[in-house]
Amino acid sequence: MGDNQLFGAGFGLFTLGVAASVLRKGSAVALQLLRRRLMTTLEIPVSDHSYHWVLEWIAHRPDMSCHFSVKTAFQKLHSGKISTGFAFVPSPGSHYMWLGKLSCSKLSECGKLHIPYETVTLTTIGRKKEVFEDLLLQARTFALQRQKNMTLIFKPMGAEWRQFGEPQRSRPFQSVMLAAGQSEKLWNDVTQFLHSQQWYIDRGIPHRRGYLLHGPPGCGKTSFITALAGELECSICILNIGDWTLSDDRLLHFMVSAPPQSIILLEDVDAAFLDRSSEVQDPRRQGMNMVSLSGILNALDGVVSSEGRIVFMTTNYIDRLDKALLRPGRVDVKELVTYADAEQMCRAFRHFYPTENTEHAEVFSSNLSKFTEKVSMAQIQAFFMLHRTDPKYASENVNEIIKASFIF
Ligand SMILES: Nc1ncnc2c1ncn2[C@@H]1O[C@H](COP(=O)(O)OP(=O)(O)OP(=O)(O)O)[C@@H](O)[C@H]1O
Repeated sequence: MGDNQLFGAGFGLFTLGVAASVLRKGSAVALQLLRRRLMTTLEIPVSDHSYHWVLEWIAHRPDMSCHFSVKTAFQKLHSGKISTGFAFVPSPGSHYMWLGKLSCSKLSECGKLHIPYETVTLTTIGRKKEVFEDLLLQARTFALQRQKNMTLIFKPMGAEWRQFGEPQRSRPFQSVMLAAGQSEKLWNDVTQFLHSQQWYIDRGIPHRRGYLLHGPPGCGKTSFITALAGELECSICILNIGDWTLSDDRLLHFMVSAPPQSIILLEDVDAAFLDRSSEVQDPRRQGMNMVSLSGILNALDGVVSSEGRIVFMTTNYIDRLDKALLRPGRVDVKELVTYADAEQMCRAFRHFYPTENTEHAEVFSSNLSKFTEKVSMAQIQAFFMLHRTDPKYASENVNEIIKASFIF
């Protein structure tokens, strides 16, 4: 009798357990079915442009949830002071927040390459995709307004272009002083290219243009490209050809997948023409797939390249480059960006000391031009920074530029 009761109780508990488990699984399946039938989901991967727009837009909504990550941003004010700002973005992890009819979850996970891969998933009740379209448009408008006068820098990370650091205040075009007429010549060429898409199509020519800026270090190659990007409201996608992790395949992939409205900058392009025999001795470089000449030529010729592609290449050693790279179609415009001439020195002085008498600028330029040693604009800039409050001293003691040999 006692045994029967024990058995009955045990059986009852077992049945309850099974029933609870069936119920749990059933409700999970039912919930999933309901979700599929009644809800629409949009997944935005980190590789997509709208990813950052959406996060920024959500973070600025008053009705967002209270689970944030902080992004500290530094900004240089006109006075030279650094101001710090904190931006809040929805934190990684599986959490939810409500935006009217929408919920949003942000997940972060590491792939095989240990590079964080994030997605934002937006879910809405109903089956109307328009809700997402509307949200994406709002997020885009919001982000573009905030990015006005800012230049975005992208660098390769894993298999994608990722935004590098905070958007930078666009460098004023006039603040880069190349030889007389050089900036204007490059500007006219780039803008004419951008406005002549139909011309290229009509003639069956791929709508792309390559520029090579060559010359000694510190003379303004990178600064000019940065200022140009700001003026054109483009972002800059930087690829360092000397990067050990950049293989031919990766270079091609990055060239064809650069974000729209961006300038591709191939830095130190001569690195693809190094004598590899010495590198093989270096144990750190063994097994690394560095970019080869054919790799770089293929990437520039890429059949699938985005329309209106602008590639800027820089090098300090043009003589190391192969003729095959320099042919039109790969490099259409070559410009030597070299040491400062007298007119540039004068312009630089007036730019740094705008309220100063132009006489001092001329004294500075004529004193500096007397030296046989050539100086770069980077050296001049460093000298001005040292004597920012004493332009007269700067104009009369130019020999200190040579003596101190400011090297950038
Ligand atoms: N022509 C110029 N006009 C204004 N500033 C300049 C100029 N050239 C150089 N500078 C200043 O010097 C610094 C270095 O310049 P930049 O990086 O553009 O030189 P670069 O020619 O690209 O050098 P590298 O070949 O080493 O990459 C920057 O801070 C920039 O402001």
